[in-house]
Order: sequence, then C-alpha cells, then structure tokens
Amino acid sequence: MTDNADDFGRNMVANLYRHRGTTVESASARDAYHTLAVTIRDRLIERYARTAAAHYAANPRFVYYLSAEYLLGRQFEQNLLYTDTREQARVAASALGYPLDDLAALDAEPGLGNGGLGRLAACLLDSLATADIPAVGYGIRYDFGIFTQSFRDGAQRELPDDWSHYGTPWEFAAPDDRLEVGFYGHTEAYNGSGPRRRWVPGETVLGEPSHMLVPGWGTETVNIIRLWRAVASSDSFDLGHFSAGRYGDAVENVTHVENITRVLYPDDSTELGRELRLKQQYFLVACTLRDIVRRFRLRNEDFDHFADKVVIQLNDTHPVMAIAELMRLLVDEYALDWDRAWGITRRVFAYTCHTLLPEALETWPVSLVERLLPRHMEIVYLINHHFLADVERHFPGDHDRKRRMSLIQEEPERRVRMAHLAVVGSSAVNGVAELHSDLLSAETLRDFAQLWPERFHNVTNGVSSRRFLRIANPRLSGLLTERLGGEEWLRDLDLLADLESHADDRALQERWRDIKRRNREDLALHVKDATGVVIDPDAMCDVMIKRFHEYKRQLLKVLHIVTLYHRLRDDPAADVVPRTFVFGGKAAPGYHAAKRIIALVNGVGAAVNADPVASRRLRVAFVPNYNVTRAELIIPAADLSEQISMAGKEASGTGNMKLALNGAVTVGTLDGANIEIRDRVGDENFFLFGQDAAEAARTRRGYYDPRSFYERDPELRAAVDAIASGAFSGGDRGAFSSVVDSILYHDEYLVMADYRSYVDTQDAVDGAWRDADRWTRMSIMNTARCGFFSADRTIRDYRERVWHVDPVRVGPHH
Ligand SMILES: CCc1ccc([C@H](C)CC(=O)N[C@@H]2O[C@H](CO)[C@@H](O)[C@H](O)[C@H]2O)cc1
Repeated sequence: MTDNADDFGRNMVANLYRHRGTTVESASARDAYHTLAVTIRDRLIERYARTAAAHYAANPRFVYYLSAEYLLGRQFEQNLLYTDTREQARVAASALGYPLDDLAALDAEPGLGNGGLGRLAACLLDSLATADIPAVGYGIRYDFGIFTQSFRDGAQRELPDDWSHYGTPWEFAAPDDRLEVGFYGHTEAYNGSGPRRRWVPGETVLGEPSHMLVPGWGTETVNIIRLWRAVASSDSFDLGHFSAGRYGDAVENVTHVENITRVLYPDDSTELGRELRLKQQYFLVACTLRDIVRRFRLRNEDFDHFADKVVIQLNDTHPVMAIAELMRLLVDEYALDWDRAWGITRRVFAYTCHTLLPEALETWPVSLVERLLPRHMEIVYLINHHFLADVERHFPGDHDRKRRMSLIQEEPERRVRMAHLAVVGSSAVNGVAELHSDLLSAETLRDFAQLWPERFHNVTNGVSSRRFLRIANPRLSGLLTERLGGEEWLRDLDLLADLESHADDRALQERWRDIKRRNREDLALHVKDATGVVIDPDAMCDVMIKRFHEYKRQLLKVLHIVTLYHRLRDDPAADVVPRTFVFGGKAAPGYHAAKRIIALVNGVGAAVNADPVASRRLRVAFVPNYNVTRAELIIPAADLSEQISMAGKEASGTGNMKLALNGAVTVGTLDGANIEIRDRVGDENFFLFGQDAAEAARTRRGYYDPRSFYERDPELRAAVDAIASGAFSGGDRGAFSSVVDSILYHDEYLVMADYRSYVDTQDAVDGAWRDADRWTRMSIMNTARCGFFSADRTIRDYRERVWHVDPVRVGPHH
C-alpha cells in the first residue's frame, strides 16, 4: 500500500462511502474521524496479514500475555505515528473540512484497567511487537472501563465510562470465534479410556472475541490483543415474558450473562471477593485457553510439544485459575494422564507478582470455588496433594511449613491462596523491581523461594518510549533526535546516554528549559480549562500522579503544602520557591480513607489558591479523571516527580520512570524502582529522603508512637492542627478527623516518621531549583541515564530469564 497523499485521500473517501455510507459533503466530524481511523487501520491490517502469514509459516513459540487489565490509551496518535501517515491524514482531514487535531480529540481512551498493572501490560505488548516476538495479549472487553472521575465540593464522584458508546474503529469483532464457557453444575465419574472425571456445568455462556492491532515500532510486525466479552445465546431472550409485558424478566437471562463483562472492578489493591469477579476471571481464562489450544492444534498434533510452542505469562493472580483450567482440558478433554499434563502445565505458565500488600493477594472461599467451578476445586485439591507430598519429601515432618505453603488456607475460613497456586503451577515467578523481588523471596513467598530458588527472578518494569516520549513530548523528542543524530533512540533507549556529555552545554540547556516551559504552558491551558485554576508556567511543576492509596502517601505531600502555606502566612517574604502542585489520580469507590484524602487535597488547594499571600507563590491543581491521555499531557511538563511511598510498599512504580525520562527530578524514598532510578541517575541527581525498607519495617515492628513526632515538631503539629481545625473544610472540624486520627494514633505508613526528612529535602529541592543551570543539568542527566527503563529492555529480560522465545522477522512481501 503506497502512502502518497493522493492514494491515502482516495482510500479515505472510499472508506467514507463503504464504512459510513455517507458523502464528503454530509460527513460529520465523527464520520471523518472514524473513516480516517479506518484508513490508517487499513495500513496496519495489511502488515498484520503478513505477520500472521509469517507466524503460520514459522510455527513459532508464542508468548501469551494474560491480563484482566489493559490501559492501552488512545490509539489514533499512536497508529498515525506507527504508519507514518500524519501528513497524509492532515491533508485528507482538511479535505473533509476538519483539522486533524479535532478528529484526534474524538478518539476515546479504552480505560480497561486501574493503574500500573494495566498500563504495564500495554507497554509490554508494544515492546513485544517491536521486538518481532510472536505474541497475543488476552483480556476482557469490559463494556464500562475505569469510572470517569469528577469532583463535587472537592469529593470524588464516579460516573460510568461508556468508552465505546460510539463504537471504536480500532477493534474487529469475531462472532465466528464464539465459544462456550461453563459455570456451576457438578462433576461426575465416568468410564472413558479408564476411570475419568468430567464437569457438567449448570449454565453456559458464550464468549466472543474482538481483537485490536498492536503494531511494532520500526518493524513490520503487527501482533494482536484479543478481548473477550460475554454474549447471551439467542435463546436467552424470553419471548414469553415479553409478550406478557414482563419486559424486565424477558431480558433477565441476557443481562445476567452480559453482566459478566459489563464493568471493570475499580479496585487496585484490595480484593473484595465478589462472585462476579471470580466469574470474570474464569471467563477470561476459559476463553483464552480454548483459543490457545485451538491455535496450537492448527499446526501441531502432539501435546508434548505444547510447552515448546506456548508460554503463558500470568499478570498477577487475577488469571491464575488458568493453571487448573489447562489441567482440566488436558486431563478431562484430551485424556492425558495427570503427571504428563502437570509436566506440561508447569512448563507453560510464568507468574508476575505486582504487589506486596497482603490485602491485595487474592484468596477465594473454597465454598465459592466449589459452587462456581466444582471441577477446578477438585483439581486444586489434587495439585495441593501432590505439592504437599513434595514439601514433605524436602522438609519431612515440618507440618507448620506445609500449613503455611498449602494452596488452602484453613483458618479462619477455608480459602484458596491464588498466589500459592500461581507459584506451584509456574516455572518462573518474578517481582517487578529488585527490592520487590528480594522482598518476595525473603518474606511474602519465602517458603517457596527456599524450595525452588531457581524459579524466582526479577524483571524490573519498563515503559514505552514511543508513547511516553515520542507521542507525549514531541518537543523533547525533536531535540533528542536532533542531538542524537536520528530516531534510533526510539528503538534503543540506551542511546540517550550520549546526551550526558552535553549536559552543561549552554545551548542545549537553553533549549531544554524552553521545551519544559512550553510544555508547562500547554498544561496550564488544560488545567485552566479542566479546573479553572490559573497556574504560572514559570513555577516549578511538582507532580504527584498515581492511584490514591495510603501507602503512596499523598497525605505527606499535603502536609508539605500546608507547611509552606503556613510559612508564607507567617512571613509573606519567606523565600519559598514558586511551585505548582499538580495532582492526578482516582481512588477505588469503596476506599473511603483514600477518598477523604482526595477531598483534603481539594480542600487545601482551594485554601491556598484563594489566599492572597500564599497564592502568589503556590498553586494547587487537581486534574480530574487522571488517565493515560492526561498522563501524556502532565508528564512532559513535570519538573519534580513525587515518589514518596513508604519504603517496602510500592512494588515498582512506572510513573517514576516516565517522569524521569521526561527530565523530571525525583524526590523519593528507597522503594520499588526508585532505588534503581537513583542508582542510574546518581544520588546527585535524585532527592532521597525517609526510612528505607528495613528501617521502616523495624519501625513498624517496634513500638511506634506517631504522636511523639507531632509533639516535638512545631511545623508538623501546626499542619495537622490546621487540618483538624476545619481550615480546609469550611470550618467543619469533623471533615478530616478520620484522616488526622489515622496518622496521629496508627499511621500505618509512617507519614509522621518521615515528615521532617521529607520537608527538609523539599527545602533542598528549592535550593537546587534556584540554580537554573544545576537544575537543568540534573534534568538532562535523568533523561540521559534512564534508557534502562525502556519496556524494550524489560522484554529482553523476560526473554532471557522466563520466555526463551525467538523473534520472527516479517518481511515486506510475506
Ligand atoms: C484484587 C484487587 C487488585 C487489583 C489490582 C492489583 C494490582 C496488582 C495493583 C497494581 O496495579 N500494582 C502495581 O503494578 C505496577 C506494575 O508492575 C507497579 O509498578 C506498581 O508498583 C504496583 O502498585 C492488585 C489487587
């Protein structure tokens, strides 16, 4: 497909007729957007066809990435870039009378994820395709993604996210590939070839896939992501009820079925144990494994080759029932004997853990699993039986160890430990940053690391340079391409290191500062539009963008802002550096403590922004509805990156990497990937504070009296008292009493203990900012030294340590 403007324009008009059934004269903006998207998509689908042909011919080993969440972000800009058709698109759009940017603005973001885990999945798929690795991402096509956040009187409001209300041009539904998924029912023995067991589901639903294209950067490969949605069989609609006027009853079965993939669960750290959530997880697993087995049998006979051709990466515990499901398929449906099936299963799966929070490690009541998935519960028991026998062989008579390691938690209620099933059923287990992986082996999964040390790895997270530099920050990308002599850095981010030798170059520094300022100006326009707050593009842009959670300590940031506010109120001439505090992030709807902190941020922001003295130096902007698209706007404008979680709690973080790559300097604790960022950028280019993981754990284990810090630190005391006084809640002293009580009397995440170190470090940040050349040098060094945090490197590590898969080159004429 040639891509000169005329051809592109002709394709566009033809697609307008074919896909929208309308004419150039009467085409709406949405017609133009959809048609342009389809015309771009045509170029990708052509590459996908060649990729599929190459993969079919090569019959290669495939990586299947199983994730309940994908935060893909908008596809329009990405696909324009990956097909290099921006200019043709601009011409074609204006021929229909629409500026390209207006059409791009109609591109909906598929918010099919909560936060870090979902976005990482999207970055990794981008890098898998860029590395020409045969791969498919499997997930759930939720009708409603992560809720749309708005604020009323400073409090979070959740609205349903009907992301595909107008349909989306980027997906291909495949109703022909529908397949059946069972739930409930019972199991029974029967005599096939010897005594066998089988499942007789009580209800079945249909799973329908739709796929989206995942193009690689600078290569022909186009992989796919396949998302499943539940559809009711046509006989689910009850005509009898309908003709009797009982319309609700008539569609009850239909609704019951479609509810399985209706909405994403908006929790990102606390398992709720809802039956529908387990149904969602099994639905994903059942559809996916059937599809993977179907693909395998297209080119292969013998299941003994299955583990050579298939590696399945489990993105946290959410899809872990896949282990029991593969055993069910191999033993019950393909009649393999247990040991042969188990040998295959264990070689196929690999598990990535993304958390350290005990409350985020999923366990399901045995009673629920027995009812919803009776055959799987039997299989889990059998897996546990063989596993505990193995533990007994290694640690004879160590009953306590067996009780700790069992797949079944016995007290207070019998529950299936999904993380244990994941480890027992996988050949590789990894954490997502060095500290995280060390803590997994030393604490959370210690018994398993002792039994199978060879299975435990670390693979530090990474981010897509294409999305979070090239697309998000075109100004800086232009400078990098100019200074590094071409765009090769987009395929090899380590090339950024060549910038280092220019870090003191005056001309580069001037350009660097100018780019940051222009990016801050763009952000200021959005902030004004979205919040009404006017921010100063010359002020330091101090950014905290991430889900709201107490361990991430947005509260510590609030205490710092209140402290500066008090300093200016006490002395308007105080030498406080002008700062814009930019917040972004959602709280799980049921997480009340986090929602109180959101209200507090807005309360403090309103007071500071309205204060005649403080507002001359300080502004607070809480950007509503933080998502991938808003991250792409905020990150390029950031000067200071807030990574202030309690050490030992943030598994990795990925926002920290995106911000550092865009020249933001980090103020942070020795937590997650902050440690590796600091190791690479140098401690002179990083503002470190607070207790490290060992100290924090000791403090937590020991006698910790948060109130004592309040007693002896006047600035801390004044800040806490101000919050308690109602100063940020219209005089309502009760508004934040729960927040104040939580840090004064329990303070699980050591906000009080780290306050002084944090505020003093922030004063050092002020000092550095006053020396523009020093700050710019620090900023350049962060970009130059963070090439390691490319998702391309992460994929290389997974290939070497976990997947052992080879690329398949896709030629231009396959
Ligand atoms: C059961 C509810 C639930 C849902 C999602 C999760 C995710 C694992 C939470 C998550 O997104 N974790 C984040 O994963 C990122 C990618 O590895 C890390 O960078 C973050 O540190 C981690 O918090 C836990 C529990």
